[in-house]
Amino acid sequence: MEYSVEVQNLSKHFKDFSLQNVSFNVPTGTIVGFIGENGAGKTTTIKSILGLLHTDGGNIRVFGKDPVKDRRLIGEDIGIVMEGSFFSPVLNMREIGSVMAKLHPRWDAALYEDFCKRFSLPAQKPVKDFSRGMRVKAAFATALAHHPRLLILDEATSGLDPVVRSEILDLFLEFIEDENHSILLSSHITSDLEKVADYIVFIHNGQIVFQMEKDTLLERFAVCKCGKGELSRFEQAHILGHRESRFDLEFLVDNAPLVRKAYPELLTEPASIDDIMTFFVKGSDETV
Ligand SMILES: Nc1ncnc2c1ncn2[C@@H]1O[C@H](COP(=O)(O)OP(=O)(O)OP(=O)(O)O)[C@@H](O)[C@H]1O
Repeated sequence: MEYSVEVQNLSKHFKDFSLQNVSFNVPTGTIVGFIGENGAGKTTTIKSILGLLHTDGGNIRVFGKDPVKDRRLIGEDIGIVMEGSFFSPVLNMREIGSVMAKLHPRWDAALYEDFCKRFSLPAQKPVKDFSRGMRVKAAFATALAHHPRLLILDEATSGLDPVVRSEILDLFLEFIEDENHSILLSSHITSDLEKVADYIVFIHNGQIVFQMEKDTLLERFAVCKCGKGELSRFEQAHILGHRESRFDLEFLVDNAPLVRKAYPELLTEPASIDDIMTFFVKGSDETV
């Protein structure tokens, strides 16, 4: 398997936070969803991949190259959309196009214009007067018009209405039709990841919990329901967390097929990515 991004044992220490031995990869031709609670370390990891941070250990390769030493070269192959606009807000789309044409050797003015038309972005209005959705679309038009092979998106779709999000998700699926393309996408909107991601990487408190194919993840994890006080009846090895609801108790298991076989009477539901994150992050109720 080829990888667009390889992260091995990345560490980065801030005063109150550390990334510890973060390892995962982005297989070429896939969309990798990067999830984790606020402050888990997603942006720090992404900035390290982009060569924007000094790291304290580990090895990062983007298309086999070192993102610090080969930043310019790699930059030509990456389209980046981070939360918040990176444009000078006084510029309009036409002016941004002129600036980008000078910066990127592979800038495709016709493609840029196509995206501006497709997203109904006015050519002459300064970006500062765009709505949030228009700014995100402008960021995507700019990120895609130099023919990147890899998109790195940090919370790019947050704050967008479902209609605009759906347009952006369609754009991801179009982009990934080329098997040489890949996307690394951090998002709190896990329902979007359930729609488009091939793999999920889960970071919690600066450490990777897992990298797993999304379909495997949704098959393996399940939320089970039992009466209060009944939890001890079940094999504890696969229980990753529990919480009390109003009338019963819910617990997350990491081997749903085995649990269903062992306890056919047990009520189980497929776990969403949100369920998996919440149980991991919150752990278990102390009271049970
Ligand atoms: N330059 C910095 N100096 C000190 N601490 C920092 C710096 N940048 C990030 N941190 C800390 O690192 C931790 C991880 O931050 P990071 O932005 O990577 O999280 P995140 O997973 O992207 O969070 P969110 O989902 O809220 O965007 C936080 O505790 C943050 O305060």
